[in-house]
Amino acid sequence: MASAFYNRYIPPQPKTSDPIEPTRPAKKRKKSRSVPASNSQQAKPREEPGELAPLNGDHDDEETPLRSPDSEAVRHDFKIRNRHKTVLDKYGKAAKKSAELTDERVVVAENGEGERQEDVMDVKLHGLEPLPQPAPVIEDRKVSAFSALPEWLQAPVLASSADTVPFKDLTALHDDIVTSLEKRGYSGAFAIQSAVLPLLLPGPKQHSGDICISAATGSGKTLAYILPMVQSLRHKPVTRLRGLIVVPTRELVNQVRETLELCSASSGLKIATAVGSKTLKEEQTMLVEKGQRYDPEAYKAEQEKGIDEDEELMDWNFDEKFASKDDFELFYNHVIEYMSKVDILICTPGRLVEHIQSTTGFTLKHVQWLIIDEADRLLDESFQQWVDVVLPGLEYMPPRHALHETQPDISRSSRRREVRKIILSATMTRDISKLMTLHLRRPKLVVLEGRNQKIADEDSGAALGDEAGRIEVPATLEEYGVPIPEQKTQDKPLYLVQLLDAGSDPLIGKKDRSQRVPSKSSGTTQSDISADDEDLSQDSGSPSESDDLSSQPVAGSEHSSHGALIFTESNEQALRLARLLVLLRPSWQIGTLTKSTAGASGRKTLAAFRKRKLSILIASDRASRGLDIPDLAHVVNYDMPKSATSYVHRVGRTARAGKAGQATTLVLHNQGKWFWKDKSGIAKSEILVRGPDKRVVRLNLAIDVTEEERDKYEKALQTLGDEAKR
Ligand SMILES: Nc1ncnc2c1ncn2[C@@H]1O[C@H](COP(=O)(O)OP(=O)(O)OP(=O)(O)O)[C@@H](O)[C@H]1O
Repeated sequence: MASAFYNRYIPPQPKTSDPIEPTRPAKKRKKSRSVPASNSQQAKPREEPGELAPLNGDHDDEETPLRSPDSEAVRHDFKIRNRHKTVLDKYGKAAKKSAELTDERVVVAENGEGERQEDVMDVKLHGLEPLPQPAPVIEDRKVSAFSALPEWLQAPVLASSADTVPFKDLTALHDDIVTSLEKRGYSGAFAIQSAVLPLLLPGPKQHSGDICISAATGSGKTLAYILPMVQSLRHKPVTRLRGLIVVPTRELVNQVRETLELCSASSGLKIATAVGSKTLKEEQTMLVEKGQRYDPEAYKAEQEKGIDEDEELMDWNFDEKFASKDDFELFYNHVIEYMSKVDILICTPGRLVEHIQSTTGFTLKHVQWLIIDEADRLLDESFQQWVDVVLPGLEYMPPRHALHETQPDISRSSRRREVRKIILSATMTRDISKLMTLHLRRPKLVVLEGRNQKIADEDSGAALGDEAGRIEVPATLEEYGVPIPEQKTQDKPLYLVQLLDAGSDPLIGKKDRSQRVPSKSSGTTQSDISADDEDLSQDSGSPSESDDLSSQPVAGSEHSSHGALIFTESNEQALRLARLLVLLRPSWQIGTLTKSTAGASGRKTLAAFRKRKLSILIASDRASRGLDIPDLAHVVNYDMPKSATSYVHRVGRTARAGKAGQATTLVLHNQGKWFWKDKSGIAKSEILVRGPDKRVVRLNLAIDVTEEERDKYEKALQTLGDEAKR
């Protein structure tokens, strides 16, 4: 296409003084060659290739006068020039006609109809009219990075952090639900709940499409979907799988179940979980039961069909089919019918796929609510395939009703199934290609405009909707970074021990420091240098100000908050660190939460930590999303999180629901630049939004261990090494 376009002859563009004037030839053609209007076409001599053009040349190129053809060379030269001239003449005429047609009305007014006719007849275009040109590209137009997004993502519904509604004012919520919430001490809906509930509950503001929710960690997203789902599914006469909640980890499945049970008391709803902690068979019997239905027609059809041997051999559930025939007596004129034993299933995506593929009778065809929590994680490339298995199950169409049979003009869309999808995360993806995989229907995005967000936007003058893609750090969170000098890298565990030895005190923050009692043992200081003033070459830990600590333990502090959740980069690292801490501080109550402890023991560990029987929980990133540990005092990033997003999820385990919390990150020398300075890092992040009075505070720890301590440390490392070899 392009080469064809460029191979065409593009006539030279005559200059015009005014750029908005239509193109005109440089000079007007002489009238000497004018012929009567009636026969102008015939009178004009035809020019064939190679034919000599007339020599009386009425050319208008005055700068190149023509010579008479007195020699062969001159004749040839003349011929060539003359041919060019003819072409140019034609172009001139075409351009003139173009100009005159544009000014047609003016010409008519000035010269009368006759003259206009003559000019029109005289002009033969020969395809030399100016080619259409592409529209000029306007450069330097500032386009918002989000302008390529669909309208619903560009202009989200903003939930203001100040707007909260008492639950009892949400009249669409059943009294039983409100009572359960009040018993739990929840009187008013949080901001995100106040914004989302009217969109999902019956009422004038109800939105008849899908909802994506982006709100900070600990802002109460769970109730925002559980309450409307329970309200809509309560007291259904027949049990069917109508609600499906998908979350990334087992721990989250159990946590969501607890909240769901709280809200569904006396609703008659049956709730189940599928996470792989039980065998598939156990879960299958828990989810589906086999029954029979009186259906003579279907029975007859079954009998006529008989058993297709090939089909049976190809059937994955071959054994089960035969087994079921053995222990199940089917009555005459009855057919087998599988029935769901649960109304709402909470599951991980992997286990859900297993049930779809191998549990006879497990079906999604009655599902009305699909919840995807931690959606950005679940739509990750590594996780995503489950969507391709689940969505087709949701697109099942109910069989045509008799009405449709008799009135075939009732369209397919009028009986379309409406599954409401709710997609949530504290770090919601704006990746439209990922969201598209969910086949969202009339989606709306609700964004919690946090306290930090509002202030940041006012400062920067950001346009509405530009906040999309930025992530709010909880407003009540205090953040710290502890630099570890290069020569002290080996002592990283000792930094952690020192932090924990000091209890919650060093992490409390400036306002409480004045109240602390000086103690001789501590070498902890909190630098007053903000991240902005940071000099990275000086992370040697020399204290700028001496500040002592009381030596209260992490657990059982005078504050209502409790415990430290420590994140490592891997399961192995978590287990090793836990072992090392036990060797160094045998009296500490330490638990681990990793992939290998994800089952019943993980559940017990988490429960013990919540009940304050453990003061330290060491975990891999599997604990970073969604886990709600009420009143958790500290999060410690022993190993650096991989991204700002991962940081937000980890530190978001504390400072939840408007409560105070602290997060401390150990920063190795080679991580300092990213952590303190990089725009994709933490302290100076362009993505993370903090209030104006908030910054990551540099906390210098001077590791000053006695000979005895050092010895103990070396021995503990040795033991760890020996144990690893076994
Ligand atoms: N209306 C409310 N009143 C009082 N407490 C509430 C209310 N709603 C939620 N909470 C409490 O707030 C805490 C955080 O709620 P939730 O776990 O739903 O947060 P989240 O937004 O899902 O966080 P994350 O993004 O980390 O998963 C929980 O302890 C929950 O019990």
